[in-house]
Amino acid sequence: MNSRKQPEQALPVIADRLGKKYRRGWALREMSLAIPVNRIVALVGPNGAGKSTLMGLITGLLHPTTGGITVFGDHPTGKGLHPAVSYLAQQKPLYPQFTVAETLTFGARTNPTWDQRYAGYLVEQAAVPMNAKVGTLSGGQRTRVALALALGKRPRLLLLDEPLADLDPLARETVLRTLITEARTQGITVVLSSHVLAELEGVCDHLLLLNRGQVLLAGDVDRLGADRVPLGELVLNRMREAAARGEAA
Ligand SMILES: Nc1ncnc2c1ncn2[C@@H]1O[C@H](COP(=O)(O)OP(=O)(O)OP(=O)(O)O)[C@@H](O)[C@H]1O
Repeated sequence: MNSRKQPEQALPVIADRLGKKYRRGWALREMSLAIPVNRIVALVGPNGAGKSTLMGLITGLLHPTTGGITVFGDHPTGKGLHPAVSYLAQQKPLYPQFTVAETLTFGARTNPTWDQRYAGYLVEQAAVPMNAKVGTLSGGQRTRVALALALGKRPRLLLLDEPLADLDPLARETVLRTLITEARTQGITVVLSSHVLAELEGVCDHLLLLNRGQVLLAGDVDRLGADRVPLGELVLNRMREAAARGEAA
């Protein structure tokens, strides 16, 4: 990230005609969007729509081919995550040989904004033993530890790329409930990518629907009419319209 001083009101993410081309072709094309503060954003779209690519560009792990992107007013440089951003990928890259306590110590060492009490509280709330090795935990417990690591940084923007895919329905619900409570009480903007539209219902208040590397629908769900039509139906209707126009992935 560059060190330019930014105004406090800089939005979590602004993309301006953003494009990303891999060897096989364009993954994102001319994508312009703004993610407002304090929203829980559903990032949805069919396989290959560009969701992970967009996350990669926000984190700085990927570089734009065209256009630009800012995160809280800064251009991601690829030299590490913005200090106000946490990213939790589906694979949850935790060290299996570390205990949970050592994992949190690692979080403290690598994040200047680390809040040990808060991270410890989240682990305790999940009833995960501090002395257990991460490699011996269940999928759901690992997710809770990964979430504590992500939230312990006290981010203002939390990116979650299909974090619940390997959890059973009850664990999903519990993790989602924790996530919403923390996001709402701490004022964190969350971008949550998922293929399970039903689990986003009542959780997300902002929708970002991608298709073939472009934004098909974006906005607060109440303004998009999702207070009358379920979110899943809204998404599917828009996808069907795109398919009828020959634009589906
Ligand atoms: N490292 C890569 N090299 C080449 N092409 C890639 C790479 N990563 C993604 N792509 C391509 O870019 C497009 C967008 O992929 P991306 O993973 O961003 O989509 P997605 O919406 O996250 O998909 P999914 O829902 O299947 O996870 C796809 O056509 C994909 O094949």
